[in-house]
Amino acid sequence: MLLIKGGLIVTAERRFDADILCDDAGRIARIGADLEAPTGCTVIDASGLLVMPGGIDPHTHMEMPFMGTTASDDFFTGTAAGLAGGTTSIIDFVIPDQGQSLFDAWRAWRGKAEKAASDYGFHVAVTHWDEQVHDDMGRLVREGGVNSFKHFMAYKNALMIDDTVFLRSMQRARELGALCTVHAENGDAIAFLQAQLLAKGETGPSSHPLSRPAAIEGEAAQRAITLAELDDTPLYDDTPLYIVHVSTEEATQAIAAARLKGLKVYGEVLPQHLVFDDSVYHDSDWLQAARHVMSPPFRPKAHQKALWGGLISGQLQTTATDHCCFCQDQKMRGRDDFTKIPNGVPGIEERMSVLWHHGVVSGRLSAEEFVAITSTNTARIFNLYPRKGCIAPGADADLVLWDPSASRTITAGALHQNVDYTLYEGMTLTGLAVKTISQGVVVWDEGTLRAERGKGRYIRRPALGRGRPLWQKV
Ligand SMILES: NC(=O)NCCC(=O)O
Ligand SMILES: [Zn+2]
Ligand SMILES: [Zn+2]
Repeated sequence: MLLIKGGLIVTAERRFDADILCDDAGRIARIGADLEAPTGCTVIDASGLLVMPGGIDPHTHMEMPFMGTTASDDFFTGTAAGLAGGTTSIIDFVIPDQGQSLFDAWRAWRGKAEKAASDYGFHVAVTHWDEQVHDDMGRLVREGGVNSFKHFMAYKNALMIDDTVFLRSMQRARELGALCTVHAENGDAIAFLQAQLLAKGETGPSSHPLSRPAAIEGEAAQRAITLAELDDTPLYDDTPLYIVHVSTEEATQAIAAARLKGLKVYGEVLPQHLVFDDSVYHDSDWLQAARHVMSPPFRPKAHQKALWGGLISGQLQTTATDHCCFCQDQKMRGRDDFTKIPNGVPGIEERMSVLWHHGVVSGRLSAEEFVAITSTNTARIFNLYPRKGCIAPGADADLVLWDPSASRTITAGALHQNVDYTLYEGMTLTGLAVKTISQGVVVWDEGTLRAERGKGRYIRRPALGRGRPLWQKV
């Protein structure tokens, strides 16, 4: 048992002084003033600290095979790094091989993730359409604890689907009470622009953002919303669409406009898009520029204002990292052709601090809003709440003890991610995880990581209740 005494509890709704008793099953047993420590119970003094729900990162790619290589953080190293940064759960992506059944791919990913140190779940990507996909989606929802499917409108000749496949998948997902998530960029337009840039000899990383302009994301986000709207009956429809890694003003506005019409469209923001702009691609050091190659790319600064506005207003609800690590030798695969630089950047360990510093310390967000966008909103959207994202008796004892005013300067050597750089090198951030508690156990303790291989559990996420009026939902 674990008793956390004297902290200030912060949830998405309120803050209050209370102690928290965690039981041996890894759940919160009691919350109250001056709780007595049962015999044999470990007591933690949290005075001066905030006690918040552990972060949930709904967008990671651990050991993902991609662009001819495999992301360098595996399910153990990546989730352990997350714990060091205050993140206690992830939702990763199952990406089936060409022609592979979704259910077989999910089983294979379950195997890879057995080494995870923190709890995890899966979105499953739909990358083609046939009867087997239709049936597997049903099986995954009914038997597999999957309630979200991923769609790529980009990565032509690899993961990209056309609108017909997207519509079929949306229709099926709605029958099943599952949520459609989407990477919204126009893959045809990107392939066209990439070919033109290469033909002109523009082979360096600075061509990456030129091949993926903001309008291409805006168009795809609006198209995804339009497709979702074709079959929309808002009263009965829990969750039509979740747009991952929104990086532009155009996509933010499309989401806000859809929400004003009553559509349940959600948007996710990555901290790196809030902090860095497209000047990163003009670094005279090729590797430094290549390290920032991810999709969607970093944008001209003006877009950051729109993303912050989206989070502040609630039009964008969640933050994730899209944690997808590639080391120097992997990035070098694109030395002579920017389209071959593996797309992806690290960030699971830094996310909470970056958002506290740039969101809360800067005065943009309250501590409660921080909890909402790092944990609670994700738990609600993906049907993990109130097990996760919540501080209440019965909830999982996944907590972070947060020092709101401690500062440190980020450097890759001090982080735990299995990658040779951090985007935030040299950035001084205020706000850090002093202790992280996962399943009622202290796994990150003032600089000491006690992550345990295989301790993470697969978290089943029930269907979202499509077909029942909202007021009948339990
Ligand atoms: N984001 C990125 O560049 N790599 C991971 C795959 C994806 O999410 O698009
Ligand atoms: Zn993506
Ligand atoms: Zn991703």
